[in-house]
Amino acid sequence: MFIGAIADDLTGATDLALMLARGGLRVTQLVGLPDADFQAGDAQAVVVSLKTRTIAADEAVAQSVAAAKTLLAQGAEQLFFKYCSTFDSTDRGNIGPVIDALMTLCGTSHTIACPAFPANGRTVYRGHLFVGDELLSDSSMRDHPLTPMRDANLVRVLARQSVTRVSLVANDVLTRGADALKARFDELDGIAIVDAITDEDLKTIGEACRGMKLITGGSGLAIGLPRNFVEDAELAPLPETMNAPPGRCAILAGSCSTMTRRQVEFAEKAEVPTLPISAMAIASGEIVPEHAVEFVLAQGENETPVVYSSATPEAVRVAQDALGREKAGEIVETFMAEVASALCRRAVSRLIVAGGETSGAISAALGLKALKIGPEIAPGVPWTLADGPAGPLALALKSGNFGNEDFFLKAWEHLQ
Ligand SMILES: Nc1ncnc2c1ncn2[C@@H]1O[C@H](COP(=O)(O)OP(=O)(O)OP(=O)(O)O)[C@@H](O)[C@H]1O
Ligand SMILES: O=C(O)[C@@H](O)C(=O)CO
Repeated sequence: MFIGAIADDLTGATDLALMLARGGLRVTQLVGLPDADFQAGDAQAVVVSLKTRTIAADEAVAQSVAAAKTLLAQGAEQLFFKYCSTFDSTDRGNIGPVIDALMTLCGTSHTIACPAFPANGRTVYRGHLFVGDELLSDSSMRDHPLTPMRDANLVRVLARQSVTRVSLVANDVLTRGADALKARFDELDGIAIVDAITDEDLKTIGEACRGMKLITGGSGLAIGLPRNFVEDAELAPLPETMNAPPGRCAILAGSCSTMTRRQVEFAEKAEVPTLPISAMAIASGEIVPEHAVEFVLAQGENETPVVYSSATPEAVRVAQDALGREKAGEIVETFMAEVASALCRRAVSRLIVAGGETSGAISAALGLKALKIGPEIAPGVPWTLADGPAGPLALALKSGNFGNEDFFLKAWEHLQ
């Protein structure tokens, strides 16, 4: 195994697995911690999908270290800790504490942190993270329900979470090429936030990471890695379509991110059947999972109904003020998980889920163990195949802000 990766959420793991597969590596994506008897077999990269982004830091550390130990025991040459391209975290973690612990595990004095993903508009310049044309702190991420990001200076953000020294390797070093960058990495002490604006930058960084035991970042960081292990590896287009199990389609959106909200609106305008739910309606018992299941199953067999809790920051705030931030998130996740579980045990075999936490809750309820990466629907979002509770399941796990407006309409075109 060349690369052993640990991702802090499921959509992020799928995003990384897609990038590594596009780079020509044989990738296995696991859901949850590997079983004790896990064997990597002929996989060149293994991505362990955890749900550790917003749990208590010590638990996130424990799970990440356990995953890392298994990956190292299976021969991983390089460890990759994958977090969100918008650096989703709080001052308590969990990016800093997990990096600290993985550095200790690897016995290394330095690593890098680079969330850049230019294809999705995430760039890092002078240590500041941009989302499109906006600083992270001016973007819609400032109102994320669980990890509001109000500081774009990643050196400052990570320094608040980590006990390790955090510094910056800025763009000017990058422009001197991979050898100069590698020389800088070799003399690093602690964690370096690394600037990256283009895919070319990420390729240079990837090359400079050759031999580094631990690297951390977004999926963009994987663009340049396969060539360190397989000389002629190139970004390769994946097959355009996938054979999917016959059955009904459904979309469950638990993301409140701007793009998911636009995708829901777009689907509504296109007269796709939609069912809005809210944390307050779930909490009061006004709506129960069976209502949503019945709604989906009552639609025509060729429909792609959407059940969504996606809501404006104001509506989310009302729910959080009434229920508490964690509780509000948890009851929506549990609701979506129960709906998915019932649907996949009945007629649904093609499912799109929007939101990483939501995807994590759903995959746990479905008892998924592994995902096979299929065609790319949008940057960072592939179709995948899984063994569902009632047979094979085609699953697209979409990060909240990924995909175009028409994602919920067009994604199906990749299935046969
Ligand atoms: N209407 C709502 N009110 C309060 N909380 C909600 C509501 N809808 C969803 N949530 C919660 O908000 C969180 C959204 O996180 P999730 O990771 O699923 O989406 P995301 O952050 O947009 O996606 P990603 O992490 O892939 O970018 C979940 O915990 C979800 O349960
Ligand atoms: O990096 C990203 O933006 C995504 O893969 C993700 O982690 C969203 O949860």
